[in-house]
Formats: sequence, structure tokens, C-alpha cells
Amino acid sequence: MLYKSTRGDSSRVTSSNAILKGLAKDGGLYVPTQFPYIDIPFKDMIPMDYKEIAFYIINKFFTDFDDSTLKNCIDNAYDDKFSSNLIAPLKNIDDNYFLELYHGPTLAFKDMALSILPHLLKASCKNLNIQKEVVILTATSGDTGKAALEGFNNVDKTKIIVFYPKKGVSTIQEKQMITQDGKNTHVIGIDGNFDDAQRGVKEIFSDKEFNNILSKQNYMLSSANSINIGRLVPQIVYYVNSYIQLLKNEDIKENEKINIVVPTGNFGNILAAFYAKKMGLPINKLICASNHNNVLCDFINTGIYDVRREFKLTSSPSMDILVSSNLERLLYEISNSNPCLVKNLMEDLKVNGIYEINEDMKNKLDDFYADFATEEETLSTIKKVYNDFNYVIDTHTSVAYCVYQKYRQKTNDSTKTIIASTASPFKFPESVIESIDNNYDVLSDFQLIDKLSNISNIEIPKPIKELESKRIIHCSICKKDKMKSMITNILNV
Ligand SMILES: N[C@@H](CCOP(=O)(O)O)C(=O)O
Repeated sequence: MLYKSTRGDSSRVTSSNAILKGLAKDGGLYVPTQFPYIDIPFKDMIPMDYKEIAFYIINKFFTDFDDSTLKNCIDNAYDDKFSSNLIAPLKNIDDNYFLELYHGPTLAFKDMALSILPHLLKASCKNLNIQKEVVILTATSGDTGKAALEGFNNVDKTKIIVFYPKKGVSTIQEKQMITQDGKNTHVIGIDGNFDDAQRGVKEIFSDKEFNNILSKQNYMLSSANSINIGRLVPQIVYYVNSYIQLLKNEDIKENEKINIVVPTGNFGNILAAFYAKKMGLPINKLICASNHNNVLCDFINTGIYDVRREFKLTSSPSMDILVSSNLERLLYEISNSNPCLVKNLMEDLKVNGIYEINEDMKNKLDDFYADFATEEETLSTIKKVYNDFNYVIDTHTSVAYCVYQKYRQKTNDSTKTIIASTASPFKFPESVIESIDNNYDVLSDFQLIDKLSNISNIEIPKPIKELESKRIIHCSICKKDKMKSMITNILNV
């Protein structure tokens, strides 16, 4: 299996190369040259556990890793760092299936891939005999940053540098990042939003001169964001695994189609579900749920991507994104793998802040349904789910569930549905408690966490409990146009 750029660079690279580089030379994203198919009957997968399914799927994409290396990466990733031995359990709430992706070390779905990425990256270095130190640049709107810091913490011959919007993440998300220990970790708040951080990181990847300077000093750049194919492939696994869980529990029949609802910002998580569908997972609709930054929802409904709108800070900060990176991979797929077309659309976006896809591509968006939740709807949905089912969800999952309710009302579609539950409610105690009972607005974050634990009858997750006494280690901030000089200082180049 080889990988190519969405923007036409003619070179084909191995998975090790794609993982190490993160982004293609021409600024495009690496995509597989063909899609592997799930070639065993789903019922034969019932006895397989999460790790075995992970091996089956990842092995089809990362073909230059030998079996024992890949198994080793998987064993080291999905171990007792996860508080559920199912790794990603499904909760049946009112015959909807919440796929709880937040039982990893940092309590967000990003752990599902960032627990394995450092191992894949180290193995890639070995496969390619790379002796350089790898500098992982990461832009985050809250969850990726902490998961990447945790994953790469003290990993030999790597440094991890995370940029986050100083005013665009929850208090707990920020505290999780700025208290991160590890001699190779760096965290910087910027005076812009997530789009500024992501743009800055991408510009640095494409800056040939800077990359040459780094190379002379024995450094190379890679990415922990979902622009890196090493992030995306492990995310396909949990959709396949959850389908098998449904089958095992006899909630569905073999080959019965399901819907998947994903709260979406950078389009990585829903793209992984789309990739699962391309591999043969029986999926009816992929339901894209946006918050008030509803640029993706508009795109899916009109074929026009228009970022010329106000960037809103919401209670679901991880989705506060207007320039959604992975949509580029979808454009590539729905354009019949036409890199010139993708390149032109990306150029239109850069120059004019808008593009429109052609009719043929619009028709291929039929796999998707999209809607969005307002702030009010997000908070009232948390309350409703709590009151009706005594189940506490976070703000991002609430966006997903709210959009799903709208979908049901509009379509009457009763297909069994998985709702990606992307983060623990303990990461957003203020918004979650405010939704359920707004009598507590004078309490501090950690008092709110206690309250949340009482209300939900769920023990405070260990990583949150430990956070209260952790000291702040990182207090760097920078202007959004000074990200490169921050890196220069850190690396002393
Ligand atoms: N939601 C993200 C933003 C970055 O997305 P990624 O999936 O590309 O890493 C975050 O929490 O940082």
C-alpha cells in the first residue's frame, strides 16, 4: 500500500514515510492509493477483541510494518492506560448507541489514535533508518494537544510542541496541557484561534528553507494532527469494532446498515467513518454534527465551503474550527481522485475564503447528512439526556445527539445509530453543570467536578483527580505570527 498527495505531487510513498512526514511536500494530505476491503465475514470477527480488530484493519493500510512490529505497537497502545477493557465501549441509551471514546488517559477520542501514533512513528524511523530527532508540531483546539503530549511524553528522540488558542479551550483542557511534565514537551498559547494555529503549523511544514535549517541540525518535522494518516487509520478501528459489538449483542443482523453520528470540527473523525464505509462497513448515513461554527454543515448541504464568517467561541471548543483540514481528503475521494481539482479548490479557499464543488461531486455527498446545534440547544440537550436517561454527556456529544434528534424528526429513519461520544463530561464541568442545574455558578472548576461526580454517580476519572494538585509548567504565549520563532528558540536553531 502506497500513499499519494491529494494535490498531485507525483511521488508515491510508503506508510512509514507518510507517517513521518505528516504532510506531503506540496501541502496536500497523504491518501491511500487504493482502499483495502474488509474481506472476512463480520460474524467471523465476533470473537476478536479490540486489539485483534486493530491489527486486522491497520495491517491493511500500513503494509511496510512487519506483523510483530505492528502487534507490538498495538499492545503498547491499548493497554491499562484505558479505564475500560473494551477500550471503546458502546452504551445503549434509549436504543441509541453512544460509542464512548473517552476512556483513554486524557479522556477524549484523540487517545484512540495518539496512544499508538508514537509507537508507529518510532517504528517508521526504524523502517527508514532515520537517525534525526523528530519534532512533532501540533495545533489544538483542546483535546489533540493533551493527547499528543501524553502520547509523546519522554519518547526517545522526539520533541513535541503544541500550539493552542489561549482563549479558545476549556479551563480543564488548558490545565491538562500546561501541567504536562516530560523533558521533551512544549506548550504555547497563541493570541489567535485554532485556525490560526493550524495555518501556522501547516506553513511551517511547507517552509523549505526552515526545514533545511532544521535538517542540518538533525531535526525533522512531523504532525500529531489528523492531517497525519497515522492518526486517521487507527480511528477506523473503533467504528469497525463497534459494528462487531452490535452484532455480537444481536442488536443488528449481519450486514445490516447502521448510521454514525459524529460531532465534527477538523473532519478527521467522520472521515475515518467514511473510510470504514469505503472498506465495506455497512453504513447508511454519516451524520455530520456541527456546533455554531457550521461551515461543514453548510458545505454538505450546498456544496459551497465559505469561511468568510465570524469565528465563534462555543461550549464545544474542540469543534471551534472554520478551516477543516480533512475535508480535503473527502474532496479527493468525491472528485474521482482528481488532484488538480483539489489543488484549485484549496487555492480558491486560500485566496478567496470560498469554493464551490461541481454537480458530480455534490451528488457524491449523498453519503452524508448534516445539521448543527446552537449553544442553547447544546446545553438543553445535556439536560434532557440527563433528566430522561440519567446519563451525562459532554458538550460535543450533545451537539451530536441534538443533530441526531433533528435527523430523526426530519427523516423518520429508524436505522440503528451509533453516536460518537468524543470526550468525557469531566473535561467541561462548567458547561455540563450549568446545563443540568444552574445553581452552582459560584463554584470553582474542581468543586464543579465534585458536583458532577455526585450528580452522575460516576467516580471522578483519575487524570482529572490528579490535575487539581499539579503545578503549572508551561506558561509561554506568543503572537500568532511568531510561531516559527518560538520553535527556533525551543530547538535553538
Ligand atoms: N479538535 C481538535 C482540533 C485538531 O484536530 P485533529 O483531529 O486534526 O487533531 C483538538 O481538540 O485539538
